[in-house]
Amino acid sequence: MLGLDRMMHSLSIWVVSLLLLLFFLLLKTKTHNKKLPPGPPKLPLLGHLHLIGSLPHRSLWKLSRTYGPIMLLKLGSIPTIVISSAAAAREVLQVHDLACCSRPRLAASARFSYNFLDIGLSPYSDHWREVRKICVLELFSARRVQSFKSIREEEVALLLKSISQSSSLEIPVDLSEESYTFTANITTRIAFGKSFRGSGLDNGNFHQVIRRAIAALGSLSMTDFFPNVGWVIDRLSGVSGRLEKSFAELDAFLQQVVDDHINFKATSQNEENIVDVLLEMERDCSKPNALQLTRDCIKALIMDIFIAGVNPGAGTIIWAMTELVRNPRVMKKLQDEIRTSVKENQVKENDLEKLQYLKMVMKEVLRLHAPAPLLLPRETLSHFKLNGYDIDLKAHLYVNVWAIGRDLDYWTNPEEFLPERFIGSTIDYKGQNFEYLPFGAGRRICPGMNMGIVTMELALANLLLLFDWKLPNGMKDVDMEEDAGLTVSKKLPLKLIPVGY
Ligand code: HEM
Repeated sequence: MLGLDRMMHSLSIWVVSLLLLLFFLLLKTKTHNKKLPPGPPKLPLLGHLHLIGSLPHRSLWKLSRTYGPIMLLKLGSIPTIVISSAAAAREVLQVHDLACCSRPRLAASARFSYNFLDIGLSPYSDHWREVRKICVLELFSARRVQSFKSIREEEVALLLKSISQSSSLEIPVDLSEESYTFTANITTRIAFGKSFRGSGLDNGNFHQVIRRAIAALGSLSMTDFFPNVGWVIDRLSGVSGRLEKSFAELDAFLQQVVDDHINFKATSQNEENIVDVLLEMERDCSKPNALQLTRDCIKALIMDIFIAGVNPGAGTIIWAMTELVRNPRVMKKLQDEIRTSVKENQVKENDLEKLQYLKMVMKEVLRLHAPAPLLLPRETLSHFKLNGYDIDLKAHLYVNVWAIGRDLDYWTNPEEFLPERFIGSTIDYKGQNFEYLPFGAGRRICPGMNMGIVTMELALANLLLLFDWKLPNGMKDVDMEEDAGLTVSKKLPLKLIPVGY
């Protein structure tokens, strides 16, 4: 009896071992049968990290010319897919939108989003869907964008006044600073009902706080590439320290904004604003089906509005003026359009519809200088097939819209600044033309697109209505160097002399 028991026992051990062996063999065959996208040879441990330069969109573009529009890199231990063609972008942003619409849990994103309570940096979740819905309704809807019209027009008047002073003295204007102040003013008035100019926030600090935050969010963190050990390197190299410092200063600023609203200090200008709306929702959270908004969530949402709202708009106005001053023919043609269509001394929002060449200029600027050249990083939510390649769950994904905007299959002489290429073209910003994606596409498309476009068009039209622009004495050209971060902007300030028209 004992002998039979022993025999049965060893038989079951054999059967289990055999099954386990079969399972592992099957798994191995499955992994082996995977067809992965091509990529360059990699180094042990580092993978392809050493191939990413200080301007990643440019390094990745160069690599894609050898390895193709769907490329697999290993950044440290993280499989990373890079998309560099319109056709492949359509696949990931439209056909497989749901599988590609999450964000990776990066170290800097976690900190600045108060542990993923915001819209832009948070992974796909019920919370993300809810807060995006609220912001679309309260801030980004066509009705809301229209309701902020008077704020934008008032800020344009202030911008023109400031430039007129330099114009009468014939001294250069720092257009980078002016554009930044202009978009920051509009954003702060919309977000918390208080102008940034003259509010005590404009002591040079606010600009720097946002700049440092963008740099911290865009910096390469080893924690993200080597999840188990990278944090040690980040501590030793000072990356963690800079991140913490930058977050602490932004947090102190946001806390001040919220406190002022609670104490009714910030409503003096009597403007409806998003902070009041969010605080009201926080108070109402006992109502059935109400979203539980915490104080951290409110700060995370305002942080998004600043980081996503101020920089891309200001950066695009600066690139637009840079391209125009380097292309006097386009500048003159645009000025002629504006000056013959607008008879007042300020372009109003209702005038913009008439300015068709302005719209082409704006599109061309965003084709060549998309503020987020790789969109925001994405992470896959499931395995899927892309042009026959296996794309794994939890791969990081970048869409190089900067490279796509230069694809010779779609764009003739892509490096040339030629707004006329949009004559008779139906290409627009809305994420349906995959050769042109400055605002992204799919579920994660930029919700601030309408607000961004009207703000930039209004600023540009007004800068060109009242002034001619020339380079400061002794300067022959404007430099085009880029500064990398979460968004890419012009590295050196743009200084031009306004000459009254
Ligand atoms: C020139 C102007 C702007 C450009 C070019 C731009 C571009 C972008 C891009 C490329 C993305 C990432 C899309 C993706 O991952 O597919 C994005 C996301 C976002 N943008 Fe904008 N943006 C602009 C202005 C604004 C403004 C004015 C606001 C708000 C005030 C804003 C708020 C956001 C938010 C909240 C997200 C995150 C969306 C999400 O992850 O669900 N943007 N933007």
